[in-house]
Amino acid sequence: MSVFTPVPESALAHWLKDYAIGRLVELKGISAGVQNSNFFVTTTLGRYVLTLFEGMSRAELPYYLHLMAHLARHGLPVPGPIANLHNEYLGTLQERPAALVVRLSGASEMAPGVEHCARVGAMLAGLHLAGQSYGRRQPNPRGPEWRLATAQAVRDFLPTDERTLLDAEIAFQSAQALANLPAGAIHADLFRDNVLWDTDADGSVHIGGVIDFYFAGHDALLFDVAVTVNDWCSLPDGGLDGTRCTALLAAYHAERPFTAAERAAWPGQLRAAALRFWLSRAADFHLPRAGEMVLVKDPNEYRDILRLRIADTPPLPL
Ligand SMILES: Nc1ncnc2c1ncn2[C@@H]1O[C@H](COP(=O)(O)OP(=O)(O)O)[C@@H](O)[C@H]1O
Ligand SMILES: N[C@@H](CCOP(=O)(O)O)C(=O)O
Repeated sequence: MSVFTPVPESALAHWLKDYAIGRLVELKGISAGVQNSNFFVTTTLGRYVLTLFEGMSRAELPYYLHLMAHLARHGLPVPGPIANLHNEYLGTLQERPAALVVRLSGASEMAPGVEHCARVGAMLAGLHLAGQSYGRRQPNPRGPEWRLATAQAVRDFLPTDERTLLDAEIAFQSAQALANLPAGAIHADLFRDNVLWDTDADGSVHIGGVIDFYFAGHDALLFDVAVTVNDWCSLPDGGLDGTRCTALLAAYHAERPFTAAERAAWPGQLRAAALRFWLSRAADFHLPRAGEMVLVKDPNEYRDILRLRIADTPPLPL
C-alpha cells in the first residue's frame, strides 16, 4: 500500500446517500497503485472503484474524470465516472477530493505476448482517435517543465556517470523540435499494470479495462506510444523485443498511421519516455514525500532503458 487514507464504512454509507447506486454492501482497500487511495466498493446496484486523490489539486481533477467519461462514451473500455445527485463526478470524502468509477473486470498481464501487444497498440490508437474530440485541455503534468525541474532536483543525488547521462539527455531533449507532431489527449502511463485483461468463454482474452488516467494530459501522441512500447516490449535487460514492438506499432499504425514527422522523432521520443520514468522514480527514491509513497519503483530499470535507447533504437518498423 502506498498513500492510504482510511475510509470507515459508516462514512462511505453516508456519502453514498448522495448517489443513485444503492446501499453499501462491501468496502475493500486496494493495495496496488502508487498515487492515490483506492477501494473496491460493492453496493446493492453494482461494483465500483472509489479513489481518494492524494496530493492532487481539485482543479486538475475534472480534466481526468471528464476524459474518462469521454472515452467510455466512445466505446473504449475505460471506467466511466459516476455522477452524484448534484450531477457532479467529484465529491469530498475524508477531507480528500473523491470520485467513484465503474469497476471493470480483468487482471493485468505482466508477461505479455505478441497478441497482447497488438491489442494494446490498437487500443492506444483508439484512445488517441477518440481523444481528438475531447474539449478540455490540460498540459502533460510530466512534460518538459516538470522534466527540467525534476532533473534539477535529483541530479545532486546521482553518481557522476549518471549525472553526465542526465545532463546530456536533458540537453538532447531540449533541442528536439516537436511542434509538428500530432498531439492530443494522451494516457501517458499505459504500463502493463494499467491494462486489465478479461477472458472470454472460449478462453481467448480481450482488454477489459484501461485504468489510471491521472497522468493524462495534452502532448505528442507519439510520446504515449513510446511510453507504452518501453514498458510492453522491453526484454528483461531493457532491450527492445523486435517482435512485440513490431506487433504493437503495426496494430497502432493500422488505426492511426504514423506521419513522416513521427518517424523522424521516434528514436528521440523513446528516449524522452525512458527519461520521464527514470526521473519520476529517481525523485520518488531520493526525495520521498513524508507519509506518501511506500511503493517505490526501481529508477535503475529506466536509467538502463534510456542508455540502451541512446545506444540502439530501431526505426519505426513500418
Ligand atoms: N476501474 C477499475 N476497475 C477495476 N480495477 C481497478 C479500477 N481502478 C483501479 N483498479 C485496481 O486498483 C489498482 C490500483 O489502481 P491505480 O489507478 O493504478 O492506482 P494509483 O493511481 O494509485 O496508481 C489497479 O491495479 C487495479 O487492480
Ligand atoms: N507507471 C509508473 C508509476 C505510476 O504508477 P501507477 O500505479 O499509477 O501506474 C512507473 O512504473 O514508474
